[in-house]
Amino acid sequence: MSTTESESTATAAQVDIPVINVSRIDTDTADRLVDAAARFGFVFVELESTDIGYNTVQHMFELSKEFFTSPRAEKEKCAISENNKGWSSMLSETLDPENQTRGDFKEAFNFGEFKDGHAQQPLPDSLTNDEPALNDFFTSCHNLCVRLLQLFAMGLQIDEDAGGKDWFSSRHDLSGPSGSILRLLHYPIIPASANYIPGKDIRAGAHSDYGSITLLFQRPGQEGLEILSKGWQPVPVHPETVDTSRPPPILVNIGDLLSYWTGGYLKSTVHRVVVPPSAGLTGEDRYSMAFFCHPVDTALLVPVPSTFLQERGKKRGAMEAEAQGKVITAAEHLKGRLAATYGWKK
Ligand SMILES: O=C(O)CCC(=O)C(=O)O
Ligand SMILES: [Fe+2]
Repeated sequence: MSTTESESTATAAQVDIPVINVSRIDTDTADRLVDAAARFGFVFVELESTDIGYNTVQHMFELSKEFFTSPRAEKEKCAISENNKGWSSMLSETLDPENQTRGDFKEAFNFGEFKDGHAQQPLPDSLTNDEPALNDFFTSCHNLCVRLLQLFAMGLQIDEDAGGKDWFSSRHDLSGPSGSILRLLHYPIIPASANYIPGKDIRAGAHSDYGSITLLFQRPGQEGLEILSKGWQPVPVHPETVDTSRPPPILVNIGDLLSYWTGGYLKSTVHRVVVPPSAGLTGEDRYSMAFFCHPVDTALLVPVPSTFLQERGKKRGAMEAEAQGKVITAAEHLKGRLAATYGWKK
């Protein structure tokens, strides 16, 4: 993707991303989710309509802060490698290499799947005692994604004979390794010595996510996310219809893989994180958490068995690949995307 000069100024208007209660798995909820995903690629999900408690979210943000304030030498012991797990330092990741001269002004920590309650990667010293909480949160995020994938399958009217509402979720069943990642993110206040140039430097460069769906947890008062929808549009932490006395809803977005799978019908929308103009460079740090849900590595990205989609999706992505005899797996899809971001060999 590319970002032109004219796109770099956010307009005041905010996109009207719907806020959905997902406590019921029914066709009305499913249709509303699919409609939002096809129009914006983004949808808010009321936290109170999920099994994830606000106390749990708050606790996770506390753990995140503990990790990011720990000594650099401890973080370095868990530096990220080609398995996409561990700590990535300030400026080390460049999400929009065509348009950035410096890396993202953020640091992050990626957790891959847990097995029998245990991380399959070195945990930093600051978090070794918190393995059960991290494992529980990973599982809760995965379970919510399964619920959302069931709703998407219903809304796309996947053939009952082929698996109906379980067609996507059965391919995300944790039966084998997957690209799923829980990511803690920290965007510090930018010191004057960094010579940060707004419009040139950025907290997270323009990108789309790689997997099926992403859950994003944001903190009250820590804005900065923008989506590309007729220019850059700021996305609030609390949309207008959610009172600020309530927990921020979870922001859910479609990733490249699910967009590819649905022939582009569900949109993988480009987004980025800026220092919000209202905050100035001296504003608050931003903390966020993302759960990137992926199918199991071996899932074949064959066309989705849905007449609804065949009538609406474009003949590209999985549909085009099958016509050309080039069906790929979820792992192959992810490999190409990661190589581009980190400059790893393809
Ligand atoms: O921190 C955020 O709000 C967004 C992060 C993001 O888009 C990503 O890590 O893919
Ligand atoms: Fe993202």
